[in-house]
Amino acid sequence: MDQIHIRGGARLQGRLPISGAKNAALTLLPCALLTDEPVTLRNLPRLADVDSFGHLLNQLGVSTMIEGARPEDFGRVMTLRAGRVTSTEAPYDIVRKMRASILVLGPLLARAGEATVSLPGGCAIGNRPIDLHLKALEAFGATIEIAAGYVRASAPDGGLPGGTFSFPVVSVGATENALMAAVLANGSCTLENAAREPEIVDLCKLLTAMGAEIEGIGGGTLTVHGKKRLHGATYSVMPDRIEAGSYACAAAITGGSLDLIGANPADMQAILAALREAGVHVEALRDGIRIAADGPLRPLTLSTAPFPAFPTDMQAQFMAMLTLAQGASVLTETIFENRYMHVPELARMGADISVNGRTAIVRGVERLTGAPVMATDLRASMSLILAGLAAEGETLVSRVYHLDRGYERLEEKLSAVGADIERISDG
Ligand SMILES: CC(=O)N[C@H]1[C@@H](OP(=O)(O)OP(=O)(O)OC[C@H]2O[C@@H](n3ccc(=O)[nH]c3=O)[C@H](O)[C@@H]2O)O[C@H](CO)[C@@H](O)[C@@H]1O
Ligand SMILES: C=C(OP(=O)(O)O)C(=O)O
Repeated sequence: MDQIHIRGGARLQGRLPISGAKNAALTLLPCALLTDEPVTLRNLPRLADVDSFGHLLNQLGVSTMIEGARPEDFGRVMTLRAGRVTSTEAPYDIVRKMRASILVLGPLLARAGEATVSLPGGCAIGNRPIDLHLKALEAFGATIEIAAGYVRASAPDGGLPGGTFSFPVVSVGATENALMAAVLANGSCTLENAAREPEIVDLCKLLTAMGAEIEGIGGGTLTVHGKKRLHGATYSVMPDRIEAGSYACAAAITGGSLDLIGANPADMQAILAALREAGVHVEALRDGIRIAADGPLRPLTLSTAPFPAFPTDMQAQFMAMLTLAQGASVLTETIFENRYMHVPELARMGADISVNGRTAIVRGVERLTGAPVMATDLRASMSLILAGLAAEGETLVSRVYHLDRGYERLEEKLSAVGADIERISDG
């Protein structure tokens, strides 16, 4: 398995391109199932998860074609076409590797009238049930059965009648699945307390470009007036706000200055506010965001919550940054019960962190020291990369396949702005 080797201490400086958003890509790709016409996605990040999603769609009968991508370019253009859906089953082998596979449930149900998807089970960051996905689809008129580790959803002949569902807890994935099921319903579907993440807005924009009728985009109540059919569209994936936030932390923790090219400040207000509060200079540029740090970092009190609040997907990276702040920070994780797996690894690099339930106290230390470390999930891995960039000496991060799920050519982007970082491939 590949490893990443970092020699810490370099101040990062320069322009760093931000890729298309993983979490938007993973909900835009299954939209191809909703029409027999081609859907072209631009600015699609080159990530393991995007490749896996492409393979899953291929198994369902969707053709995928990648156009004119030069190896040196970030991002690519993919045209997907589901002339005919040839299978309605997402098997365990794929779903267990990539939880977002569950996002074929809504569009398969809408287009083919049925879907069978393996239950994803838990993962390193928590339990992650899918009960709300199923309840929302039931509220729109689907029948749900669970047997032998699979969920089978079916629609009455002629399609889903429609209905209203009010989420007791905000769920990004369940909002996405419900939206993709609703666009081909017979009647109208309303979602209350829907997720408002920018990736949901991106999904609504693609669906609208395909002919869907959605009211309330960007708000907590979404009403979809179902259409008989959708058509093809060409759409550009939004910039990755979590990748941009991660590199902002890289600038901050190394006392450097990075221009994050393509990042959209409007999607990142809670992240940027937290950086400013930590004493980091944040400036909107014509083509991105400048992040510059020259003084000491100030400690923060942060709590994760659904958008527009501070995202759980940035908690681990901020924690790494705050290990070097002047004072004690208090971080509270309210979304996933087990999202502190990076704490013991950061501690091995000299961080002073204590966790009590959902709250972590991070007492700033003078310095971190490099060490061999290993992570269990995507953002935890990034927190170790950040710590390694600032640490004295050498850090070796293993289980790089987690990073490859969500950071497009991380070592290339970081070495281009001055980091001493390389991937050690095992063949
Ligand atoms: C591919 C993708 O976009 N992943 C993101 C998505 O994950 P994902 O869509 O899985 O996360 P959710 O927003 O659904 O989860 C939020 C909370 O709701 C709970 N819940 C969710 C669904 C359900 O049926 N029942 C239930 O109880 C979850 O356990 C969690 O506590 O949003 C998360 C929260 O912003 C991010 O961390 C992930 O990066
Ligand atoms: C948790 C994440 O992704 P996923 O939902 O795909 O596991 C993430 O992007 O941080």
